[in-house]
Amino acid sequence: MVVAKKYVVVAPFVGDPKPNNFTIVEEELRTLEQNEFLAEALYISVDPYQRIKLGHTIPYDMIGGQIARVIESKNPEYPVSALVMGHFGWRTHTIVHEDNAKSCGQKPYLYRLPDFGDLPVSLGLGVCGRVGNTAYFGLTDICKPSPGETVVVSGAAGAVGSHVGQIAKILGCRVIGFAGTDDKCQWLLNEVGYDHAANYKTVNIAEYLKQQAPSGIDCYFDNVGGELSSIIISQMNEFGRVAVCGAISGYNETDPEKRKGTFLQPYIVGKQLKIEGFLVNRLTNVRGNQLKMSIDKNKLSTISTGEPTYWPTDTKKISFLPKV
Ligand SMILES: NC(=O)C1=CN([C@@H]2O[C@H](COP(=O)(O)OP(=O)(O)OC[C@H]3O[C@@H](n4cnc5c(N)ncnc54)[C@H](OP(=O)(O)O)[C@@H]3O)[C@@H](O)[C@H]2O)C=CC1
Ligand SMILES: CCCCCC(=O)/C=C/[C@H]1[C@H](O)CC(=O)[C@@H]1CCCCCCC(=O)O
Repeated sequence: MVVAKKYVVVAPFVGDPKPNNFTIVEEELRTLEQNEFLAEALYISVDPYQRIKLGHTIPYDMIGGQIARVIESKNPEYPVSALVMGHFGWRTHTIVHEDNAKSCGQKPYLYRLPDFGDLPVSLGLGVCGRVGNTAYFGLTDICKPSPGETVVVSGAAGAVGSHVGQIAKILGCRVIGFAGTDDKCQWLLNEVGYDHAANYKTVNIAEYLKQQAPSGIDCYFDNVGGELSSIIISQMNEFGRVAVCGAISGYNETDPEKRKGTFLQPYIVGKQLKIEGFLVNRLTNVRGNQLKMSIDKNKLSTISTGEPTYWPTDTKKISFLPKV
């Protein structure tokens, strides 16, 4: 009999998530029924949305995507040793039935990974998974940047932002990123390929943008929201485009006063800006063929020729997850 270990959320999050929000529980798994398979986690994704999507009554099983290997199967579509991406949560072993997998409420619920060749399968959670698709579809479908335009990215050194910057450079744009430490900014400049990068905690953001984007900003990929975004949006060019991807500056904020923002409508109207929020699943659903291509061919072939680059984080042990 297989005993799974899983994370259960046992205390509500206040501010940053902490190890004592979780406990690890062992669960004895039953035998497989027809059309089921048993998946063993190889990589588990730790993402900002997991913090805000959790509206359940405590205790509940922690949510999240994972790359897993099929270790036992009664479903010919998922034979032993197949690799899958599934939203099974933070747990080591999962009995999966295609229909039950949908109850996680997150799309795509479950799919088999293509052959990644020599590349690490963890990329199925990164550049060849939701992270890469969020960056790619958010930038190209909503910002629609043209060569020579100036693109600003907040949360630039994060998983999504570091890919947005690379894709914008591939598209011929000038790219400016904001990150929260000087080291991250150096990394953006020296390794990721950003043209300019600044520490939003120490720089005068408005002045910095006037210097580095003297002709104004055409596109803004917004990962963070809040005051940083308001300053960036107030310096956009006529017909500028903003892809609102996330609002991480507010996810851990419990004081509603601190979530109040600048009055931006005059800039939006005067400059005739387009500001559009998106969830990656909508864009990948609309462009389903491209999603498949990006997993099967485009992203992988692009990576194997050297760009975009990826920086996988492998924490090895499930006990590290809350610290990530
Ligand atoms: N719309 C969609 O479908 C999707 C949206 N997202 C969103 O994309 C965003 C980035 O996700 P992802 O790259 O995976 O996250 P990561 O965890 O990789 O990076 C997040 C970074 O955000 C920065 N950050 C945290 N707090 C603040 C703050 N107060 N102000 C400015 N920056 C802050 C931190 O970097 P630093 O040290 O630089 O501050 C942090 O490292 C999130 O908002 C997420 O919710 C992600 C996937 C899908
Ligand atoms: C302000 C919310 C921004 C959420 C951005 C984000 O990280 C989205 C992530 C999606 C991920 O691709 C798969 C999902 O299921 C996530 C959607 C989460 C939606 C949270 C909605 C919160 C709510 O119900 O209020």
